[in-house]
Amino acid sequence: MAAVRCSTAKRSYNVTLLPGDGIGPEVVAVAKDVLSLAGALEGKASNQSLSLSLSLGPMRVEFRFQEKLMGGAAVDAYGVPLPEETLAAAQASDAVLLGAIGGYKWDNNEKHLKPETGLLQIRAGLGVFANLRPAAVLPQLVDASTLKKEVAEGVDIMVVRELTGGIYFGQPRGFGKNDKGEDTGFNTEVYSASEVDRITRVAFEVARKRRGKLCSVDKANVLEASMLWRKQVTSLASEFPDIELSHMYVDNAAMQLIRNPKQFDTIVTNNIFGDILSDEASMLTGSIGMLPSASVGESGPGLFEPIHGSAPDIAGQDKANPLATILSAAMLLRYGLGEENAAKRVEAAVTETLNNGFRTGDIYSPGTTLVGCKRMGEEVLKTVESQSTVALNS
Ligand SMILES: NC(=O)c1ccc[n+]([C@@H]2O[C@H](COP(=O)([O-])OP(=O)(O)OC[C@H]3O[C@@H](n4cnc5c(N)ncnc54)[C@H](O)[C@@H]3O)[C@@H](O)[C@H]2O)c1
Ligand SMILES: CC(C)[C@H](C(=O)O)[C@@H](O)C(=O)O
Ligand SMILES: [Mg+2]
Repeated sequence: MAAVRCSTAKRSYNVTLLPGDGIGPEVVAVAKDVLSLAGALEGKASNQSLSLSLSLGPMRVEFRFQEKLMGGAAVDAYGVPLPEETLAAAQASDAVLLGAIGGYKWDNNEKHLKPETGLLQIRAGLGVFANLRPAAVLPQLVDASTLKKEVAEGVDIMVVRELTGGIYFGQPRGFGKNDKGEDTGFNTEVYSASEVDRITRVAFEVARKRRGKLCSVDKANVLEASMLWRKQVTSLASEFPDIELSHMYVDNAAMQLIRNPKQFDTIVTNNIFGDILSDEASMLTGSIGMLPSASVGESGPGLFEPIHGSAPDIAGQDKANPLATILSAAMLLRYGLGEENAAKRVEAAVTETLNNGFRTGDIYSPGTTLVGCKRMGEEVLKTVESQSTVALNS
């Protein structure tokens, strides 16, 4: 897959933290602590083998964190949603962990001063065209799903969303007047063949590591950009004969995700359909507060962020679910740094914390223990430590 690191020889990493706005700083603070502890415990585990330590150098995984402003916070401090300094720091780091951006305060800003514009700029600036959004229903959270147990149970979907093209970036766009002198607003959905090919290849490779099924979602019955999309995806299928490829129109896909989500394994789709379908898929899992994401490009650092937004309705109240950001940190370890063991440790700690019955409000069900963002973080930290014992003994 593009830009995914596999070596664990380098064990000291520069990670840029972009907390952003709203609940962003709350969830990033928690995920930072989890990353640090998981890294430190790697050192503990590997101290067991002196010869391995000598051959590979210090085994403790160390993070040098630098925090930068972006989004609304950067508009307020610097007058732009993505300061040059923030982009340069992100580009020079090994991986980037982002919280969320946006909020009521900046909703009526002009486009170039919107927090969301900063988000698009950093995705483009890092060239992270492939956005992986896994939506898996954990057994512990089946009851938190709004769907019937038999529909939600066992769902395990990976949405591969094209992230740096399509209608988000297409030209022309803007405001104008029509023949009647009325105000208009317009955007352009445009994809080149090579843009479709590179995201499709990533998706086929992802499907190959999963259950071997890829569904390409488009609107090829209406949109030219989707007609090209379907043609390119179809023509690449011969390179991946082991993968079962299907196509589905996006309106049907939105319906099928609720009707029978278990029919899906890997979904590949464009920027805007991926945005919408991944929020929809998140509700199968119980909450948008559970869904992490990894965005990677051909080279350079990856960008890791929960799929949710800045949740201004609960910001500053210690109510946010930090698990999506903690799981994004696990994806950072796996896809950004090649630190598979530490990634597994973090994921196992999240599962264990849920097994221990702790729930933030968005995933609460009777009989479980309601906690806030900070406490959930503390509980995950406790179980990260206990995972190290498992790792040492296994
Ligand atoms: N990647 C991003 O930074 C990102 C993503 C989506 C939206 N946004 C921005 O966020 C702002 C709010 O957008 P929105 O309200 O449409 O979407 P949102 O994802 O912020 O919130 C939608 C709903 O989900 C809840 N929610 C979201 N994350 C949660 C969490 N971790 N724990 C518990 N509940 C959670 C919120 O309280 C809210 O009720 C807007 O400015 C939007 O542009 C940013
Ligand atoms: C805030 C917005 C620009 C962003 C997107 O549309 O990509 C968000 O919804 C997301 O899913 O990350
Ligand atoms: Mg979205």
